Amino acid sequence: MHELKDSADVARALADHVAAALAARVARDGMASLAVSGGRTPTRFFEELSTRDLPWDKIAVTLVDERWVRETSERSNARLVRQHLIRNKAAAAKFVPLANDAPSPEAGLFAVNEALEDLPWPLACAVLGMGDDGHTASFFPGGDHLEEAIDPDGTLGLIAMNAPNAGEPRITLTLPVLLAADSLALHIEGEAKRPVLAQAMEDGPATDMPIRAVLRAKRPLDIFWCP
Ligand SMILES: O=C(O)[C@H](O)[C@@H](O)[C@H](O)[C@H](O)COP(=O)(O)O
Repeated sequence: MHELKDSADVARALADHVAAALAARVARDGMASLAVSGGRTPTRFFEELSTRDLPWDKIAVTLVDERWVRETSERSNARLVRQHLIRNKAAAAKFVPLANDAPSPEAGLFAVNEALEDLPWPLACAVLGMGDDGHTASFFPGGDHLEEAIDPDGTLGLIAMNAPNAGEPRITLTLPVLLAADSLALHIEGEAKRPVLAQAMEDGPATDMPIRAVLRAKRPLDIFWCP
């Protein structure tokens, strides 16, 4: 658990952490991939990371999950990443979005899977967020494919998700793909999320608070938090 003073400090510490994971993997394999979350929290971290000195031309960036909307929508995570991360030095990175023009994530899944095939797997780093309901990625309570998505032994890498509180249909990397990353981080900000995390650390079904599937996995997780 990395407890920082404020959002700017979290952005710097998390950018250091992610940059180290990417640099180590490029040094080993000549290329690396990063999956980031959308939502409100990551903007500052994206901007900080975009200025880091990394071999960005050898780095592919994708999303942990996406809302099935056009990139012109304010709700598009791809739009957020292009605006705040794929710029400055990171403009040289290859960005692979998780959505396309298909009418639904179910219809678009095959093409997204194909686009993801070229990435260097496993991920060098995945950065997760967490919602007030205990969701992470698009692992939403009540999601129609939640159990498959959070099965650590599942064989799918990418899955469509429809859930009552998700806003719109979603597409998401699955738990085994996230857990296979060299480095896994959880980025949460604000007092309101502290009790949510505490509750998630208690006993109870992972389907009620899907972040539990990540917290209970037998692998290191770096949590970055500020009030
Ligand atoms: O597309 C999304 O909604 C995200 O990837 C999602 O999993 C997010 O990380 C959490 O909902 C936290 O969102 P906030 O940062 O907005 O609180």
